[in-house]
Amino acid sequence: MARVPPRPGTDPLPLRGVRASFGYALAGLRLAWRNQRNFRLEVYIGLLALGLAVWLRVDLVPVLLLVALVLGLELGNTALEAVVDLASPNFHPLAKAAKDVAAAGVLVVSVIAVLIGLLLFVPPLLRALGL
Ligand SMILES: Nc1ncnc2c1ncn2[C@@H]1O[C@H](COP(=O)(O)OP(=O)(O)OP(=O)(O)O)[C@@H](O)[C@H]1O
Repeated sequence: MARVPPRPGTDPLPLRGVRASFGYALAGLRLAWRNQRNFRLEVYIGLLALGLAVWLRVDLVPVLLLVALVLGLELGNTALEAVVDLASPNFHPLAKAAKDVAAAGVLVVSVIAVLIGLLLFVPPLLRALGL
């Protein structure tokens, strides 16, 4: 018999529903951390950028926004890959288009994040190194 998926959003006790929703979101984070090398790499790079920002006294707001943008998009990309694999386990040009375009989204945001990172970090880094 098919299992009915949980629907915490419809729980008659709202707090219990919200707690359950957080639990599922954390399960998603654990899954992405375990299975997605790119996600782990982006988390490490984000932590490095935050450490550098604290050291160089760079405004934390744009750094946090960029880290959130890249990680959020990577998680969305991972979710989309799972849905595509579910809907189209065999080769299909539309499955390819969906995955390639989602990956392009992560790439575009990542490249722009690196460029903004250079603008933010290079001047104070040069000053800190006395150059
Ligand atoms: N069902 C499919 N039909 C057609 N092409 C596919 C299909 N699944 C994957 N591909 C092609 O293979 C590429 C890699 O897909 P895959 O699901 O392995 O992502 P990935 O490279 O592992 O991404 P990530 O590293 O983010 O998990 C896709 O971008 C797409 O071009």
